[in-house]
Amino acid sequence: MMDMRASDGLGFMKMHGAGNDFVVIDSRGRGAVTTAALARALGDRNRGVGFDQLAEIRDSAEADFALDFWNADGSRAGACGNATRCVCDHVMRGLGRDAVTLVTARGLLRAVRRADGLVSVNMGQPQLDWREVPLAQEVDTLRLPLAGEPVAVGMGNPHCIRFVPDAEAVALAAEGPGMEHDPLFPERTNVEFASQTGPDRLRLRVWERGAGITLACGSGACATAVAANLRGLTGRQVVLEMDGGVLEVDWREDGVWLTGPVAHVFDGWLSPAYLEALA
Ligand SMILES: N[C@H](CCC[C@H](N)C(=O)O)C(=O)O
Repeated sequence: MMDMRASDGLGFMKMHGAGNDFVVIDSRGRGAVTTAALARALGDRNRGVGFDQLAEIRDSAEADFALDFWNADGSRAGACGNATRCVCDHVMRGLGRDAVTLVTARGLLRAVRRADGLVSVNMGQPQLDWREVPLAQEVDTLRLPLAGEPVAVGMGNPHCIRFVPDAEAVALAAEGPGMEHDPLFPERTNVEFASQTGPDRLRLRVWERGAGITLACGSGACATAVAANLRGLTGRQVVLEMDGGVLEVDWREDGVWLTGPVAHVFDGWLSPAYLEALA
């Protein structure tokens, strides 16, 4: 860990967006501290804190802040829509503003607080070329040569979306791991099962790369809305009913906007003894 003495302990915030939960470490004003080993240790719901993703806030010269993401298994994620919305809410409160910019692996993103209190982030344009998802070989990303002919969409991270008659009936824990590790996805993939419940409404259940079953997934909601639109199932504004709440997606000219609730649950402090044992 850079620029940090374990003897000082380490503060963190616990947040969630529609039940997709996060540990957030604010490293503005000092060097980044997160390593794969720290993320894996803290991600353990019995021996650590527990989260779907860990997000670390850093200083940025180009935007209000920079944001990096780790999964509970210690792997990196290039995008995390719900953690982005939660952290933007926190930073907006600190700055006394209703809009912020941030830099992630995806580039420069913009977020706003809506009049109804929900937080929206522009997740950028979807990546529809097989090389960008990324896929291992040239195939039609709208009909992958896999069971159920799923759609592949990149949102700064890979997604594989399968439309099914009833997402409730899918055995996620049995189906998810095989798709996450399918050789068509050289960097593994997040897995979405979606079914239509209304004209622009989908029921969505998610198996996340590096985290397993989660109650919601923002980038997954974006990828699924894009896939549904491209398949002719919905318009460009879609409501997604996830296990932990409702997310809205609006695919506009300037990118895919994700909107939903945010919650800052508590602040905690990692003890020096815990950090020293990890070192
Ligand atoms: N929960 C996140 C997505 C995490 C994606 C991560 N599991 C990956 O490896 O790409 C979201 O709200 O977008």
